Amino acid sequence: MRAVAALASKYRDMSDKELKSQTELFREQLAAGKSLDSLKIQAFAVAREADRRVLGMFPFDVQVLGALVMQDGNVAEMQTGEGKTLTATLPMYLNGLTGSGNFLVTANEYLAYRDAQEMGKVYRWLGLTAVAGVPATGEDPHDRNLHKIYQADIVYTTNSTLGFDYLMDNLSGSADERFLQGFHFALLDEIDAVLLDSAQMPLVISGAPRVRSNLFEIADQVICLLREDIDFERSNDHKKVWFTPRGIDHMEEYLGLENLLGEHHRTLYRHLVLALKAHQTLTRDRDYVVDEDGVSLLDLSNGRKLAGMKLEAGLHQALEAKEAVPVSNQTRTMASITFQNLFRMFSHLSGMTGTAMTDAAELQETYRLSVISIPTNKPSQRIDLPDRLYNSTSEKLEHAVDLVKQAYHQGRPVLIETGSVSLSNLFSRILLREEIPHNLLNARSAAKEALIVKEAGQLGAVTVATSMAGRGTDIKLGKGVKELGGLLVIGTERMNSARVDNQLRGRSGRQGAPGEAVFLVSIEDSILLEHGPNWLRRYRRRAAAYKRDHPGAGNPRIRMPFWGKHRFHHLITQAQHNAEKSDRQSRTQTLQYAEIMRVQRDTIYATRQQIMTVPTLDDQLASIFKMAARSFMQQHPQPTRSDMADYVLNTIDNHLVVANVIDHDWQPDRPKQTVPFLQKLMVDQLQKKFENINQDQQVYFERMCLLKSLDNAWIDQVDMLQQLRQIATSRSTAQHDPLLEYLKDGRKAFAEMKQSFAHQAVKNLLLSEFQFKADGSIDVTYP
Ligand SMILES: Nc1ncnc2c1ncn2[C@@H]1O[C@H](COP(=O)(O)OP(=O)(O)OP(=O)(O)O)[C@@H](O)[C@H]1O
Repeated sequence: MRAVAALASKYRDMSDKELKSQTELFREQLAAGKSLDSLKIQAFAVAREADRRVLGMFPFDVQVLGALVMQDGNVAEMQTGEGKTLTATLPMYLNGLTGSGNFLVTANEYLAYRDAQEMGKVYRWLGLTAVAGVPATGEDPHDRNLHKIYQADIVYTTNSTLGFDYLMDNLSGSADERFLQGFHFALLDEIDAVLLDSAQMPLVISGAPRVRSNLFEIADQVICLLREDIDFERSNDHKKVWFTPRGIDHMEEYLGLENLLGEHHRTLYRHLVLALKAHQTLTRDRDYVVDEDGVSLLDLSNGRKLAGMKLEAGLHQALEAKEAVPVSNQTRTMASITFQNLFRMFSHLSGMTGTAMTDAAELQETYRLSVISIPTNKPSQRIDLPDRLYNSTSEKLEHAVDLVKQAYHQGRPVLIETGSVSLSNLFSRILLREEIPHNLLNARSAAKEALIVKEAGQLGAVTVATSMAGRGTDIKLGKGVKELGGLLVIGTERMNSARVDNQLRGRSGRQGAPGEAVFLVSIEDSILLEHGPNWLRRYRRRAAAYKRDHPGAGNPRIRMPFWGKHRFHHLITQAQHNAEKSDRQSRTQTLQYAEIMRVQRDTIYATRQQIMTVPTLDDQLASIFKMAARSFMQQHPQPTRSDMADYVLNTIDNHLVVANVIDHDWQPDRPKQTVPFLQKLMVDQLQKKFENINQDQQVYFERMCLLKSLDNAWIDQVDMLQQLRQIATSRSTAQHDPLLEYLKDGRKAFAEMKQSFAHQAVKNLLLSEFQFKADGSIDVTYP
C-alpha cells in the first residue's frame, strides 16, 4: 500500500499523454516475460491517478489495500458504502493488461451495465477495451455482438449472463462461431451473493419442447387429496418433503394402480413428486409471483424476478398446475451448469463484499478464497438499534407505520424493507391510507429501480422495498439530511442470513455519513416459523386456535417474564443460525450432485473442441466405429442373420444387398470376427460416400455429423441426470444413500450415452444424404 502511495506524485506530475502511455509500457514488459504481480504496484498507482483525472475520485489508501488483497486472490471484506466499485478499477486494469478474459461479475444486470459505462471510462482512457457483457435496458440479449464483447480486455457482466454465454459457446457449430476467449481473471462483486445466495439454482438452457403431458394436472389433483404427517412429511425448514409409505398406498388407491414405485410408473411418480414439491415447498409471493407472464420465480435474496430462469425439469409446470394457469410446454434441458462450477474454471478468482466473514469457512473450503477484512476510510457513524420485539405481525406493522410517520414528519428519509412482495404491497396500501406519499420498489417495478433509489436519500422520501434494495445500491443523501440523522432504515423482518440483514443496514451510514438502522421482529415472522424451535410452532398453532374461537380478542398475551427480551433475541439468532446452516448444507449438496455433471460436461466439451479443431477426424471415426460395433455385439451376443441384416440396413447401408455381403463375408459361428466385419463395412461405406468430394468437404461433413450426434446425446444425458436427481432426492433416506444412488445411475447413464452417441454418429455419417452448394455450404438430410 505504501509503495503504491509513494508513486502517487510521480504519476501526478505526468501529462495525460504520458500517463496513458504507461499502458503500452506495461504491455511491453509483460510481453518480455515480466509477471503480472511484479507490475502491480506501478499499475495500481497509474490506475489510481487515472481514476482521479477521469472520475474525480482518488482511491483512498484503504481502497488500495482492498485492491492488493484481491489481486492476491482473496476476498476483500469492505464495509458497505466504502466504494468497492472504485476499488475494483485497480485490479481490473492490471489484469486487463493481459488482454481478454477478465471479468467483473455482479449478480445485478443494472449495476453491471452502469459500472461498465462509468468505470469503463477509466480503462478506455488508459487505452484498454472495456464493455458491458449484459444487454442495455430494452436490448435483446441475442442482439449482443458476442465476439466483440468477449474480445474486450475487461467485461462487466452478471453471473448468469456469463454462465449462459459459456453454455451457448459450447453449443456452437464450428470453431469460428465460438466467442469466449478463455477465463483468466474474475473479480466477483458481492461475492457472497454470487457464490452463496445464487448457488443453489443451476443455470439451465432449455431447448426443443417435449411432448406435452397432462400428467401435471392429474398429479396436482392427487396431491391436493393428501394430508401432512400422514401421507407426506416435511423437514422443519419446509424445504424438503417426501411421501410416507401410507401416502404411496393412498395414491395407488386414488389412481387405481399397483406398484407406483416400479420402473413402469416412473414418469407418473416423478410428476407426483413435482406436484408435492410445488405445493409444499414453494410459497406464492415469496418464492414466485403469478402475473400476466404466468409464474415467475423470485430471487429470495433480493426479491427480483429471475428473468428467464425456470425451475428445473418440470417443477415450473407443476407450479403452473398448482396455480391453475395454463401449463407451459415443458422444454428439455439442453445444458446446465452451477455457479460454483462456472467460477471454479477461472485461474485467478477474487472478490469483494460488505459481508463475508460469516461464511469465510465455506469460501475457503469450496473456492480456496480467504476473507480479509479492510478497515473503513472514516469511522462509521451508523447507529444499529437493537431489534424491537412484537407479538404479532399486525402489531409490528402498526409500529412500523408509526416510525415511518415520525420520520416523514421530520422530513427524514426512510427505507422500509419487507420480506416479501405481498407484504410490500400491503405496507404500501397502509401508507396510502395514512396519506404518506412513497415509492414502492419490488420485483414488479424493477424497471424504475434506479430512479427510485436515487431519490431514496432526499428530504422527505419514503421508500418501501423488498430486500432488493439491500444490495449494491448507493443511496446518496440529499441536502439537510445529515442534520436529521441521515437515512433511517427499517427492516420489518430478519432474513434467512445475517449477511442479508447487514446489507440492508449498510444502505445507511455510507462513507462515514450518519444513519440509523432498526429491525422489527415478531414471533409470527417466517424465519421463526421455518427455523424456530418446535414449541414455538405449537404455541402458534394454539394461538391461532384461540383466535378462531375468540374472534376479536386479539392474541393471547405472551407473558413477558417467561419470554424475556434476551430470550427472544436468542430465539431469532438461533433461527437465523439454523437457516444459515440448512442453506449451507443445501449448497454442499448442490455441489456434490453437480460434480458428476461437471466431470461429464468437461469430457463432452473437450471432445467437442477436439472435433472442431483437429485437421482430420480419422482417429475419432475409427474409435466410434469400433464402439458402435461393440455395442451391437453387447446387445446381440449371438446375432442371427436377421439381427445382422436389420442392423446393417438401418445403420450402415440401406441399399445393401444382404445376400451378397452378409451371407458371403460374415461368419456367424466366429463371433470374434463380427466386430471387425462391421467396422470394415462402415469404413467401406464411408469411402463410397466420399467418392465425389474433396478432403476439406469430407472433414466439414464429418464434423457436422459428429457434433450433431454428440450434442443430441449430451442433451439427453443432461435431461436424464436432472430426472435422476429429482427421483434420488425424493426418496426417503432410510434405506438408500440418495447421492450414491444418483452417482451410480448417473455413471451408468453416461456409459449408455456414449454408446448411443456412437450409434447415432454412424447413422448420421453413413445414412444421411448431402449435397454441397456453390457457396461451399452443405445441405444435409439426416436419416
Ligand atoms: N475514493 C473516493 N473518493 C470519493 N468518493 C468515493 C471514493 N470511493 C467511493 N466513493 C463514493 O462512495 C459511494 C459508495 O460507493 P459504492 O457504491 O461503490 O460502495 P460499495 O462499497 O459498493 O457499497 P455496497 O457494499 O453498499 O455496495 C459512491 O457514491 C462513490 O462515488
